[in-house]
Amino acid sequence: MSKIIDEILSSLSRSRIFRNRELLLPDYVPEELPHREEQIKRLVEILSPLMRGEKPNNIFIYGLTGTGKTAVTKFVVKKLHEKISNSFIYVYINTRQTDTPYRILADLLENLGSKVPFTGISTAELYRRFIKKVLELKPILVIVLDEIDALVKKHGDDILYRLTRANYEMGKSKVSIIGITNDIKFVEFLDPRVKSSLSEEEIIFPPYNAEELEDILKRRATLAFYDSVVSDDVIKLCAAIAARDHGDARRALDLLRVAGEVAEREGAEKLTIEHVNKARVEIERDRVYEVVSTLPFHSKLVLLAIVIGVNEKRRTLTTGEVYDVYTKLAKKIGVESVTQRRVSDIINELDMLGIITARVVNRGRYGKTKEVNLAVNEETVIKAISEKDSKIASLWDR
Ligand SMILES: Nc1ncnc2c1ncn2[C@@H]1O[C@H](COP(=O)(O)OP(=O)(O)OP(=O)(O)O)[C@@H](O)[C@H]1O
Repeated sequence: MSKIIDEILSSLSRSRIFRNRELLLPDYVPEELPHREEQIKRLVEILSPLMRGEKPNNIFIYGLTGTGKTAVTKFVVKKLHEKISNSFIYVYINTRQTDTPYRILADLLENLGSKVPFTGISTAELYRRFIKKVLELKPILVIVLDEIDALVKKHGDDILYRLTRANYEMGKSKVSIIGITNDIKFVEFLDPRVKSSLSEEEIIFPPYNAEELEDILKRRATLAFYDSVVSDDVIKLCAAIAARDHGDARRALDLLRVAGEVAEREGAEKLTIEHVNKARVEIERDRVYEVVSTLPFHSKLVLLAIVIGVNEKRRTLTTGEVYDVYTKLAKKIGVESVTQRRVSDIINELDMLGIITARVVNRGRYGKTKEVNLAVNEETVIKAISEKDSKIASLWDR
């Protein structure tokens, strides 16, 4: 009897949709990267001096989000290492996660086999140890610094300066750096010496178009889903949505994965267009929640003022009206308001995040103002604003 129960339970828990859902997760590096042949070729060519035990030029890789920069770099470096593991060591660091110069140097040292205490040593001392350790090494060290803009925005470019100078200090060419970013503007903030050193070689990753995304999705879907679960129409829709959203393969894969999850929850046997549309709403809701819940306190309060104001007046608000509601709310919970100028800046920031729309309108002799309105689902906003902050939550009594 218990065998029957086991069989029923196991058949219920077995997915009818996913053969292997993990293959659609963002961290998975696929064995095939269609439509990135040119970038793969360039990267291999630039890194080819490693075959002779020589240091390749530094490389700067940029392109919009989801264009395959990380996947291609990891893929190429790993494949080369499998072939010529004696001639180089590589360390991959995502500087959004490992986000201080101290942690980066500690990570490098640990990867080279040195133990580093969590604190207690100065960054300068760590750097000295790093140089010493690299000099002892036989092979070349290739350092991949992903999302390099995050580091520079937080801590400036001192650590990049040091790392790009390391070869001069050692009197030997032993360190190569591959920097990756999706923020082209950040390059302007780099010290010119760092910039020119880092971009000895540059590779640009263009966005994918809809057909390319379709191809990418098809190949990933064949591995991740059971046969005949995903139709061409579903793939086409996911690709078209992501292509409109600046050709982001991550977004396309997310849509397909979440659509699969929705289908599974509903007990369906196949993915439909409706599952994709539901996935889209779910992803957008999660994005809004994530963005709003991590806003600073006064930005949340301004956003709540917009929600309340629009609800009361049943129309868009001017910047002045937003400020009035905001100051009333601040007073109610006994916090000091920020200036009208700052509220104006916050309105612009919320607009850039896509949470509100703020359209400039000319009111003749009254000058210019903005028409402010909420651009996303109100319920999600309220939930995200109030869930972690009881002070703000008390202002929303419905
Ligand atoms: N040509 C491709 N074939 C298959 N999958 C791809 C391809 N390009 C990107 N992907 C997948 O899309 C997702 C995003 O790619 P990746 O992380 O490399 O983008 P990125 O350019 O580094 O983005 P970001 O700047 O946001 O870090 C990953 O899951 C990756 O495996």
